[in-house]
Amino acid sequence: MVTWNNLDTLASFQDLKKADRVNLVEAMAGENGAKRVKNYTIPMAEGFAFNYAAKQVDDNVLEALVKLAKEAQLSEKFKAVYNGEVVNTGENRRVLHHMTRGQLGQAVEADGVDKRKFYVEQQERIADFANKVHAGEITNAAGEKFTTVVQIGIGGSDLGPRAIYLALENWAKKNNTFKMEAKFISNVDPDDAAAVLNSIDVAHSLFVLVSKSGTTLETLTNESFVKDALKNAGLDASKHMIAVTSETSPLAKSDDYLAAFFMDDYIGGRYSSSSAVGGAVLSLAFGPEVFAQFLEGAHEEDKLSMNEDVLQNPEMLDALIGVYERNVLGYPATAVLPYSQALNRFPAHLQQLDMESNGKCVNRFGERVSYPTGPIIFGEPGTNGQHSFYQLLHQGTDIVPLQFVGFKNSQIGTDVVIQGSTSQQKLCANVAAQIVAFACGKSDENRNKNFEGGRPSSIIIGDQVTPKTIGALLAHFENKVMFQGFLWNINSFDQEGVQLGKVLAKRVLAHETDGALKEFSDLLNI
Ligand SMILES: O=P(O)(O)OC[C@H]1O[C@](O)(CO)[C@@H](O)[C@@H]1O
Repeated sequence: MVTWNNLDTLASFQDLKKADRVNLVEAMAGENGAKRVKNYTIPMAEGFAFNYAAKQVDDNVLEALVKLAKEAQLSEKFKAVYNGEVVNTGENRRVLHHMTRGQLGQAVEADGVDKRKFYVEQQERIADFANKVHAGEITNAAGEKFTTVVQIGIGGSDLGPRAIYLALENWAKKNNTFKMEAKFISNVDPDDAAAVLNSIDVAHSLFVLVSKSGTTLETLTNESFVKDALKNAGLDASKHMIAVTSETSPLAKSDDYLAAFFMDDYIGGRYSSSSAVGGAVLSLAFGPEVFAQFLEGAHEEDKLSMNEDVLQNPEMLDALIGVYERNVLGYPATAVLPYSQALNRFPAHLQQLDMESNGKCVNRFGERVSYPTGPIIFGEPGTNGQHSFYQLLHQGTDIVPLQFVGFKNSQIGTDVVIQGSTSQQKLCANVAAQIVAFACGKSDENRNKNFEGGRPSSIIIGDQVTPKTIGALLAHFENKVMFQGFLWNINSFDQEGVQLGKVLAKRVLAHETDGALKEFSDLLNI
């Protein structure tokens, strides 16, 4: 049995607060710093390593974090998740996204079906459909092959699949598994749909309407936008559109689609990349085998999250250090900084994953918590970020913990040697330099040129962005966020905070406004 307690009621948390603070500038200097880099590292799946040498921890703090993990029952709570207990108490739902990529615990039967079987069945149906599209067995009305796939969806029905598509596009081209170009329409801004429609050949495009609820205003509006465009081009929309939704949604039984693939209520939107939500577009774009490799990578990382040895569990330790930074050291934000152009949109996905999951001020029982929860998440790929917001990170008044991700090899392989080094070497040199610059700083008599240092970071280092590694990386962050939610005793799997704005927007559109809402509606000419 697990017990859900607030972080500040745990004795081990009070002990953690008493642990001596680590002076990172001193800890990372000289031979001691070198030793930390060698020792403070945990192997991850698919050749990754999580290195936390430049975090503000030492053996003493780590010991306190291990005790906190035990008292907060992090392993037991993860077990409750993958064994199908109703841990999303706000919505009275199980949380089964791990099961879309493998079986970690016991079989879970819900709604009269074995859930693992259900997810695999959907994957097989998608694989079959994608193979038929690629083989020209499913075509447009003129019998011609579809060349482009366009996903229509928003939030979790957009960000994860889009980030993964972009991460693998060049890899797939290089490895001859690129089947169809993918585009994405998400924003209700008409310029989003119009620009995508202007950039494609609609007659050879297959649209994937993705909405778990089947009720999201932006997605349904964009569906109509696209259907209009298809009609105007003299095409039958139902021959160009498939749906990915939950079996209980209004879209599930519609005849408007060529095919429908399902997830269910136990897969949260932001955790849905490994379900049919990511499966459809990624299998169409790169082939089902590539999607299967992505799932394999995610499953391998999930298995590591089960490790009860905290110091060998990368997700658990990452989560614990993050809570230490937030609740003991008082840092307000975390920057995610992938040194890889392929991970261009990964920070945007992590923003939803983390902030929609852990941006809560009440605990699992609806009581106000008296400690900070989820940090502000932001990020950009390096080295672009260096020439943008790193000034504040190095010399600003706030300390922002950093989460670097780096790869030894590029994806495309085309490179150039300038002044004795390749571009890839320059990229990697920058990330190494940044870690040390942030941690150690540099004294200068000129205050303006002085770097105080003491700015903590971790780095996940891998070989290359591939389907397996992107799967492992995604699972790492999903599980980190989950463990942090356990520590804060909040429900990371609902998102009531997005409702109020939706309700008020509906009132504006129905002209049922008064006060400030009416004034703003008038100012915006609605
Ligand atoms: O897939 P749906 O139901 O259209 O929802 C889209 C997104 O809207 C939200 O419910 C709220 O923003 C997200 O959690 C979700 O990912």
